[in-house]
Amino acid sequence: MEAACVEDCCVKVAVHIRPLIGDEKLQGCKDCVFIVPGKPQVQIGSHSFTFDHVYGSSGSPSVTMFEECVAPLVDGLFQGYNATVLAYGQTGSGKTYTMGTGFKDGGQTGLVLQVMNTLFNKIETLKHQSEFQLHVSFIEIHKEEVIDLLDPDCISKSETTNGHTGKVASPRKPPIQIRETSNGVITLAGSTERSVKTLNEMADCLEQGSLNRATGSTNMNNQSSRSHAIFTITLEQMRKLNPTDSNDGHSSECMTEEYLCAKLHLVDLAGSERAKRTGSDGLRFKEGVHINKGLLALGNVISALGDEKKQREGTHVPYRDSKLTRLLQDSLGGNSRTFMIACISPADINAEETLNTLKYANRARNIQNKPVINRDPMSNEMLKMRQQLEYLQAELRARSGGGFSDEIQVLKDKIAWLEANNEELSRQLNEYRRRGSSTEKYETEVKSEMKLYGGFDTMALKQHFGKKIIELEEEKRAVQQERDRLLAEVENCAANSDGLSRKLQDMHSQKLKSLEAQIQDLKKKQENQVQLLKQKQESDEAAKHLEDEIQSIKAQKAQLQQKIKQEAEQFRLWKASWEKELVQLRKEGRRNEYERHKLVALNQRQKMVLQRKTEEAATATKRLKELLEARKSSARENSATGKGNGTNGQSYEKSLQRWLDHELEIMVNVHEVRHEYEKQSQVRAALEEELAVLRQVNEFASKGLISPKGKKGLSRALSMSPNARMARIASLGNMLSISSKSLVAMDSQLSEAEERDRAFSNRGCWNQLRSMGDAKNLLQYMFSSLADARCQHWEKELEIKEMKEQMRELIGVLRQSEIRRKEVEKDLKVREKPVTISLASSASAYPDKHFVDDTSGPLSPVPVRAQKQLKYSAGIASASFREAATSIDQTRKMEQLGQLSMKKPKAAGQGGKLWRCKRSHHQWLLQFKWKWQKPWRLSEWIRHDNETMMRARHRKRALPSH
Ligand SMILES: Nc1ncnc2c1ncn2[C@@H]1O[C@H](COP(=O)(O)OP(=O)(O)OP(=O)(O)O)[C@@H](O)[C@H]1O
Repeated sequence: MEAACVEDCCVKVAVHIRPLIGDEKLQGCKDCVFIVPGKPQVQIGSHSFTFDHVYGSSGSPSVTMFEECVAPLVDGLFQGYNATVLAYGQTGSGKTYTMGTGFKDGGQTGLVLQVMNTLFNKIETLKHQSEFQLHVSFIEIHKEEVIDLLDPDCISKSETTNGHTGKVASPRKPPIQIRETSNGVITLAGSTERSVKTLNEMADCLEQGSLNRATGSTNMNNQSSRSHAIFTITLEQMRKLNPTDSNDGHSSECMTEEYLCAKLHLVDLAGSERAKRTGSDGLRFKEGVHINKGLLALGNVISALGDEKKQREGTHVPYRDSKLTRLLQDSLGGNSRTFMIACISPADINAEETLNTLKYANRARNIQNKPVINRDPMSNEMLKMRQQLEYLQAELRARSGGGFSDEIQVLKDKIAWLEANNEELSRQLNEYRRRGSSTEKYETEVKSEMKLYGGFDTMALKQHFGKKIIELEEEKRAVQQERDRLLAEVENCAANSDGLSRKLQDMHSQKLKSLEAQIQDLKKKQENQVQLLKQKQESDEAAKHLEDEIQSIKAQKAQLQQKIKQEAEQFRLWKASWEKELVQLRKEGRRNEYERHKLVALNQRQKMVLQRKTEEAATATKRLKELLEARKSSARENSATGKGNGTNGQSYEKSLQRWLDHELEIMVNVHEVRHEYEKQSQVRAALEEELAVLRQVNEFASKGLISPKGKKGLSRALSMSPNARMARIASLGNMLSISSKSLVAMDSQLSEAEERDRAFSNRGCWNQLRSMGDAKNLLQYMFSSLADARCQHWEKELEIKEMKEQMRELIGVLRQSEIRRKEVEKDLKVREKPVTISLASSASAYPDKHFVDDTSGPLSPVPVRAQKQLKYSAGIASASFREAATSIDQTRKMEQLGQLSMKKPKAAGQGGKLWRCKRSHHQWLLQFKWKWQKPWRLSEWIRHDNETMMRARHRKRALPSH
């Protein structure tokens, strides 16, 4: 079979987004893939991709996928074009469902079954003008082995320890081999090719093969296909031609039949994900390696085929030895029309893999295929020869006005004789084909196949046929010689008659050529000018843009700081009032109310913390995006400065330094975003875990069952009322959605940064250094930057050391004050009665506002406590609230005692001790604050502490002296 007609076309890609499925819904996953309305465009995070079609979700309905993508390929089969439909995507993304190669849930609506229906309908309508023969093969590539799914002897299933269904090849049959024929066609030698006549027979083959496929379970799909499956339909047709009708519009007076053969490969690839995600065990890991090797190869094929330069250099075929690669390559970059269906899951937990799939799929669109019509080589050769002769005849007629009619007549006779001969040969060949087995389609294959399976009695036929081919070749050569002779005559004739005019023509064309060269030269110069102007304009714009961005970042920063302040204040006020209420409620013994409040408080607090964290992450992500954008424009600017002005060395040096600073900043920022990402992932995991427990408890409760013991957080969930549980579930759902959005945004930005980094290091990051001098200057700059950074680091370490020492001192003070406090408490107990009476009178005489001064300042236990609460921990409120409430009670008690000492020192009778108590309480607060505040705020509260001490001294002085 040979290429008779070639056309260029790219691999087409359709994205299929399946809906969220059971497990994903249970885990509270959210959609992270969005479709631009009315366009085949997909958005994920900050990335956006355009494909040929997008199905599912809010794209086109999946039912139209067959009509739009696959039906044209089936039509092409009848014209002799090979075709491939590939399903690509991570495990569980719906490849098997879409193709229908699993022949289970999606089997009835899968693409393969629709292909079969269309094929048989079309054959029915064309059977009066063509004879058809159909064959199918179904193979699986699993762990470096090609398995024939249609050979019942070949497959015997064995169950491995982890529930994986394995297979062993029968020892009776030689293994299937992927071979390349002399004309570069990849074939599968030894695979069963089953002849089918009806739709049911073909569907049986699909079902039998599907049942034999290897499946195993992964974290993401409990019936995961762990292999590549290729279902191939071969369509052979013997087309009856009308005398003037041929596929290419050329007359074919002598040929009455045309033989065409085309193949349709329907490929269900194994999951494209990294082994880590699938949670594969040892065996699965090996599988993963294999699958990933295949897909890596596929990825490389895609990327290399997309790279024009590599194509030109001829280095675009990686892993040359890999059979699998060759097979995939043949499907992807070969001579077939190819449609790739990239299956993706919309769930946010799969965002990373989905992004990878979309990137691959996007690159696949650059692959250029050259589909060919697969026509009988002899028909093809005849057609070519006829075309040449017709052309020559027309040429001769035009040049000589019919002067060579005798010779033409002779030639015509010869052609007629040749064609008659050819027709006879074609007839013999077709007869031979009809009689021969279906495995003898390609001559080259039949030679190799015969060796493999022993001699056939068709050898004699072959020899006879070979002889005929040689005869035909000789005839062909004779016709070619005739053609060359005619061409020479045509040229001779033209040279004699047009000698003079040819000379003039030559002169004219030479002049024209030189003028054209001048014009080209001028055009080039003009283009250079325009280019320079454009570069200048671009760098001006980039600088202005950067300036604007800096201003807007500054404004945003100020706004953010303001917002954080406001929120902290709101939170402080709310917490103070809430704790007051809480204490009240507890006193009244309203436990339920207390629990409810506790829960509401927990929800609100966690949400606030999450929002703040998300805002921080968003700011870091935004900054990273801006830096990456800025990198692009500064790279342009640098190259413009580097090329444009060789004398302005200083500005070039400055721009190199800016570039270095910028790169360092990007690195730090990427680190920050990655850190935020890790934190956010932990938060998300904790939320998911709690949500799952609450849901489980709810489910069991609704069925009146007792929840199984042993899960973390179960007892807390059980102690909650149904309403409280529902409220908590809703709140967790809300928080999960916030967390997901933030994760997707960060993920997308990080992947962008990694990609750019890769591209950047591939181009060679130091390429912009023009000379050794530049390099030395930049090294000098780096050295001084590093020295600065180290000095700062040393200073910071010193500061930390000092602070640690201060902290140790404070701890000592606290211990002493604790001892003193205990002493005072002992004393107080002894005098409890008179003190209580005095307290009552003191409280009525001096209402709350007197001690608000001391408790509402930054040293107050309320905001101090809040610092600890801000640290996120998923789960139902713990003892911290009780602790906080107790500490408030205790603090107030002490404050009141303090006031008592100030206002009624005599009544207490222990002025000195009470004052000490007040002071030790103050130190306790100090320690409390120290424990929960960030260490770098130490100086701030030491200052505050001094002010408080001053105020206290003031008060002390104001006290009446007794
Ligand atoms: N369009 C869809 N509508 C509803 N459910 C779907 C759809 N696509 C896939 N599913 C479901 O998703 C699950 C995974 O699908 P499938 O087995 O086809 O994935 P896969 O990509 O072939 O996975 P693997 O690579 O692991 O074999 C199945 O339970 C399937 O029923």
